[in-house]
Amino acid sequence: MTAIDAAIRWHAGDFHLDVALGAGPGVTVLFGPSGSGKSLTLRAVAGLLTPSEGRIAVDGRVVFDSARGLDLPAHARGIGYAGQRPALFPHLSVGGNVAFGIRAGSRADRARTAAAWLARLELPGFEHRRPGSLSGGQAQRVALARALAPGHRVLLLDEPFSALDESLRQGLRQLLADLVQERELAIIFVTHDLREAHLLADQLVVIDRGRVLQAGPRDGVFRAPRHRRVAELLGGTNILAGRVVARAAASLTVSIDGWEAVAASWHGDPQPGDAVDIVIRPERVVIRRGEPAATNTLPARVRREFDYGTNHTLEFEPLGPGPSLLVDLPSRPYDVLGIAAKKDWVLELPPGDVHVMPAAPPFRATTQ
Ligand SMILES: Nc1ncnc2c1ncn2[C@@H]1O[C@H](COP(=O)(O)OP(=O)(O)OP(=O)(O)O)[C@@H](O)[C@H]1O
Repeated sequence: MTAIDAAIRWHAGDFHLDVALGAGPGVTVLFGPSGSGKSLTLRAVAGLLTPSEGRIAVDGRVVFDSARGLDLPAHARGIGYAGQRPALFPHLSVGGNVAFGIRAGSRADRARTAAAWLARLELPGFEHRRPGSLSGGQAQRVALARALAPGHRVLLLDEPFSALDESLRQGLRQLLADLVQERELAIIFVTHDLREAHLLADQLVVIDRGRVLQAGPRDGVFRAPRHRRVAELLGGTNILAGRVVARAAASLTVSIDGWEAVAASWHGDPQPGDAVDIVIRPERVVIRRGEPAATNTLPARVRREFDYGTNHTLEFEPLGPGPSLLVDLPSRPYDVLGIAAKKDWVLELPPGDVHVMPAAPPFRATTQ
C-alpha cells in the first residue's frame, strides 16, 4: 500500500500548485528549485494548508477530500512533520517540545522517550533547555526529534538539515537510512540540494512551478529525464539540440552539429528526422589520450577549466564538427592524466550515457 497518495490543487496570486504525488516505504525526495511548491505540497499533506481541491490518503486512510468536505486536522493525520523553519513551542522546554506528540505511556515514559531521541540526534542532556537558547542547527534537530518521537510511520521533512554542517548532516542522513530500515518508514524529504537528493532518494519527484515534471526510481529519473527542463534541474549541463538519423532496435543514431553519435537511452518514440534534445552528463564523459574507441569519439581541446577543489570542470571545444562539452573530472584523475599540461584529447561518450529526449518546444517570443 502506498504510504501517501495525494492529488492537490491550491493557488494564491500568480502561483498555482497542481500536484499528484505517491510515496511508498523508503525515502521519496521532492526536488525542485526555490519557489517551485515543495513546501506548500508538504504543508498540504501535513494538514497545515488547506488545498482548494483534492484528495490525500495516508496509509490508505483518507485525511482530506474536498469532494466530501473531509479535512482532518494535522494532529489526527498520523504524520510526523518537520518544517523548514523549526517552529518550537517557546513556553515548553526542549524535552516538552519533543514529547508533545507522544500519546502512549506515563509522563515519565514520554520524558524518557524524548530524552532518547534528543541523544540520538546528538543533543544529549538538552531536554531542560529552552528553545530560545538553541542555535539554528540545534533547533532544527529538536524539530526533527519532535517529528520522530511519536513513532509515526510517515514522516514529512522539509529541508531538515539546511542549518547543519556537513559532518552532522552525514550522521543524520545515516540515522534516517537506519530508521527506514528498522521501522519501514515512509519519508518525503524536501531538498533543493542535488547531491543530497541523489544520496537519499529511493524515489525522486521533480517539481517545477507547482507541477510534477517527472517521478520514479531515482536512477531512472537521473539517467532518463523526460525532457530538457528535468535534465537542466538535475544538473545535466550538456543539453544539445540534434536530429535523429537512424533508429535500430536498441540504439539511435543522432546528429549533433554535424557529428554523429550512437545513443542507447531515450524517452518517447524518436523517429528518423525528428528534432531532439540530447543530454550527456558531464561526469559520464570519458577522456582518452587518443587510443581508438569503438563508438562516439570526439577529438576536442580544453578551452576553459574551473577548479572546484575536489573536481575540475573542463570545457572542451571540438577539433572538427561536433558540440562543445563540459566534462567533470575528480582532481586525482585530472593530475594523473596531466590535463594542466596537455590540452588536446579524445572524448568518448558511452552510448548508454547519451540520452535522447523529444525536443523542447521552441520558445515563442510573441503570443500570436
Ligand atoms: N500564502 C501565500 N500566498 C501567495 N503565494 C504564496 C504563499 N505561500 C507560498 N507562496 C508562493 O508559492 C510558491 C511556492 O512556495 P514554496 O514555499 O512551496 O516553495 P519551495 O519550493 O518550498 O521553495 P524553497 O526551496 O525556496 O523553500 C512561491 O513562489 C511562494 O512565494
